[in-house]
Amino acid sequence: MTLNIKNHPCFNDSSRHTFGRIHLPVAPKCNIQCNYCSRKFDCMNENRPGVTSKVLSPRQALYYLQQAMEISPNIAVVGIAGPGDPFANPDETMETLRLVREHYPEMLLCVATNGLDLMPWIDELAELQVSHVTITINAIDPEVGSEIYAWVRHKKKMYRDIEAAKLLIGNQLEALKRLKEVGVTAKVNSIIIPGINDGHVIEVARKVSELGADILNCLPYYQTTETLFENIEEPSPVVVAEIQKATSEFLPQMKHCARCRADAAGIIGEINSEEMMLKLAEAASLPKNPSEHRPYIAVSSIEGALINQHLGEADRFLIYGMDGNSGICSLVDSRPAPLPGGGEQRWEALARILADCRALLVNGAGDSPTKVLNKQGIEVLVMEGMIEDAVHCVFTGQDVKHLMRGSQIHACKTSCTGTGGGCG
Ligand SMILES: C[S@@+](CC[C@H](N)C(=O)[O-])C[C@H]1O[C@@H](n2cnc3c(N)ncnc32)[C@H](O)[C@@H]1O
Ligand code: SF4
Ligand code: SF4
Repeated sequence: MTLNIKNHPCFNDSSRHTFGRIHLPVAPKCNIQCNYCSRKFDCMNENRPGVTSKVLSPRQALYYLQQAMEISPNIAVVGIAGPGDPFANPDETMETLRLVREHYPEMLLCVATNGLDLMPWIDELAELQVSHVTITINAIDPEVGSEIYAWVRHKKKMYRDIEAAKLLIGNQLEALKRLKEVGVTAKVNSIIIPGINDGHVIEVARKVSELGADILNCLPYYQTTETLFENIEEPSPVVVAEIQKATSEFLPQMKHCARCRADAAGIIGEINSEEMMLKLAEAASLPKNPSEHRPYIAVSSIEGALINQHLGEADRFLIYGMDGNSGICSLVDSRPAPLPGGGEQRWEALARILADCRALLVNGAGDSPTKVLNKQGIEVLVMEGMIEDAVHCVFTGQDVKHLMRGSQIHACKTSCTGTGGGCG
């Protein structure tokens, strides 16, 4: 299959009014913290990178794409750009790319990453004919990088300061080189942050052009509240134009980037239509695999009002359903738990008992039952609070951060996605 890479609206100015793009928000966690980025969840009104109104599972994302293609048949590119980092969520990212490639052989595929954990996936990205990869490289000097990145988490270890920046920059440059060896179009995003790296972006351009980058996108930093850089003013258009002119000595420039949301859909620069946002919300409210019939949510509770019981202590589970018309959630059943003992078999038996449930809300759960239940398509969410609120939020695909147990609120400051998967 030959892909028509000229149809990519971000890479070809002449395509951007004709062809659309869609970002599938399947990657909530991040493996680094940039001092300018806030990944808020469920925010409909902000138009900036890192924001999404919902997070989808790969199969929900495919469902959403199918709906979106009916609304905007001109979508030529499927991208994954967060709200966190695609390769801090590699399973979700790769499964989504595989599903899209399988169902839409002619679709252009694109990912945007900080590059920290990109390298191990490059060969498979090339096999899947992912034609465009963007790496955000804001510095090539670790001194400058250490001003931009609060922390980097790699192979379960936390890094800070120069050490963190060194590791990140090293991985970014290696991955960029490899992308070019396997023939993937490589774009580099450099965020212009006044007083931090505005004098340094030219060095980034020089270095990445040596390594074969195809195009540079010098983006003005977007002033964002609740970030370390919230008091830094955005660069003026004159400064941005000067930097673009200077760096064009080394690389062609992308100048029309709209700093899109992680769930952007349609023509670049146009806000998402209400119809599209409704489809996104609908996809998020479906079971993780929308083709499965899972109309219920199970809850572990001592008295039936609060989520206050550990999974292993429950002798019965309360089963809730939602009325599709009124949106009212109610108790429909109570099912006995399998008897304690028996190791994994106990949890496999529970998965069979809850086979029509999309999620199980508990006050605590071990790794082993969580794994077994997840594998059988039942999401285990460790929460506290009123059952009715929680069940309604999960059924309607809303953010459940406020209900997650304290231990699950993340040091990385990411809004929890409700996947219960923990931080990158
Ligand atoms: C939200 S990120 C997701 C992809 C990936 N994590 C990354 O950083 O490349 C997409 C792009 O938005 C940029 N971005 C995030 N917050 C920004 C801000 N406040 N101003 C400008 N660009 C921002 C990132 O640097 C990145 O280039
Ligand atoms: S890597 Fe991307 S998602 Fe992660 S903090 Fe930086 S800009 Fe945000
Ligand atoms: S953020 Fe920039 S590169 Fe990404 S889809 Fe929007 S316009 Fe294209």
